[in-house]
Amino acid sequence: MTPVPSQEGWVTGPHPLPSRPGGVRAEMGRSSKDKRDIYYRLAKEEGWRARSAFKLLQLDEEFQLFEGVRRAVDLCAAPGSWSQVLSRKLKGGAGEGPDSVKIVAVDLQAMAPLPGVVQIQGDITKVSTAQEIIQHFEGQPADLVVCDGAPDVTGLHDIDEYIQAQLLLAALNITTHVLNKGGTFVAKIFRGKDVTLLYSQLRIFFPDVTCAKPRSSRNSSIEAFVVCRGYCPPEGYVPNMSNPLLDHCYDVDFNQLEGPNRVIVPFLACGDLSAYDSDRTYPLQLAPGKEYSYVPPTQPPIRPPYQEACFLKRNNLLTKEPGPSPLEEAGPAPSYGSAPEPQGCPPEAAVENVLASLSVSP
Ligand SMILES: C[S@@+](CC[C@H](N)C(=O)[O-])C[C@H]1O[C@@H](n2cnc3c(N)ncnc32)[C@H](O)[C@@H]1O
Repeated sequence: MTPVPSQEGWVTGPHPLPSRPGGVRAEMGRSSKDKRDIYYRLAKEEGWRARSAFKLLQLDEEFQLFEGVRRAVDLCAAPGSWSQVLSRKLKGGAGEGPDSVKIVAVDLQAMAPLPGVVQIQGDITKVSTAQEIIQHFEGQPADLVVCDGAPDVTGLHDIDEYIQAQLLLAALNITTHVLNKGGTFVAKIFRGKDVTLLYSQLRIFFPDVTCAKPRSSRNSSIEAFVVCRGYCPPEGYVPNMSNPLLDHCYDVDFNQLEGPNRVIVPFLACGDLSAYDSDRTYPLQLAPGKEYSYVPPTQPPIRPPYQEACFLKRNNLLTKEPGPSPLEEAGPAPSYGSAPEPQGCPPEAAVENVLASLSVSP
């Protein structure tokens, strides 16, 4: 059974459902999400920044990912729950563990600081990001690279699967720059119709590839995780970022391919079967006579990608109606920077001005 970290320390056994202090008015909308998503609720109660922490914990339970790891990289890390897992597992949580253990987290977005985790705000498709990671490891390669990266899903499945596959290949590419021979790479994958093509590309670099579905990952989602062990690049392979997304033209012996190459890899449903089922609704556990007390998220996003949309919506700029620029009515956007004077702008230009001003740090 996985030891489950709590804010106070480590506890073992099944995930506890802590009793809550009473007296706080139940907030219906919020508590209904807590009821529907047990891992979301547990994440807040145990101090994780996101429910995905449980996915990495359950993968580790199955594959002992952290054994002997001194240098770990968390790609696409924000808001940071996987980095929290790495920090707690490798460094004991307070960032005070052995100095020899180093963790680097990378994301496009800013992330609140975490003890014992060096943060890079950067793009995993850039060679400069790979160089920065290696710099933090003082020239040494990493033992473990994890990537829970995901693009913003559009709801159009083919597009979402394609973009996710490209992000996985970008993660694989940067991993080939920073991972030690024999090291492990774990990454989110969408099990779409072309997934076998991805497996074949992973098998070029790793002899041991398994697709795993942790219990905390909803069955209703096509998300799973590839666990790739024993990093062993083909002879003569020189990492480079000129094609950060790699291309589909090599087989497992690094020969140029004519047609598509597909392999089947083992699939493993992992996580203790007694663990909570992420597709089920669990009742809120309330002490007799007590009302549910809502726990706020552990770490709200610093600069969420939807910030711009919220601003536009608040100022009625999302719909373009004929007549005067809605920006004129909304006024300038002082809290986001100084938008250029919008007078006389057509709505499109006004929106562009606002967006331009939004790219300036507040
Ligand atoms: C699902 S979230 C990761 C959650 C994280 N593992 C956690 O446990 O808190 C996906 C992240 O991927 C990041 N991302 C997407 N494309 C990226 C890229 N090219 N470079 C760096 N980060 C990227 C997004 O900014 C987003 O924060």
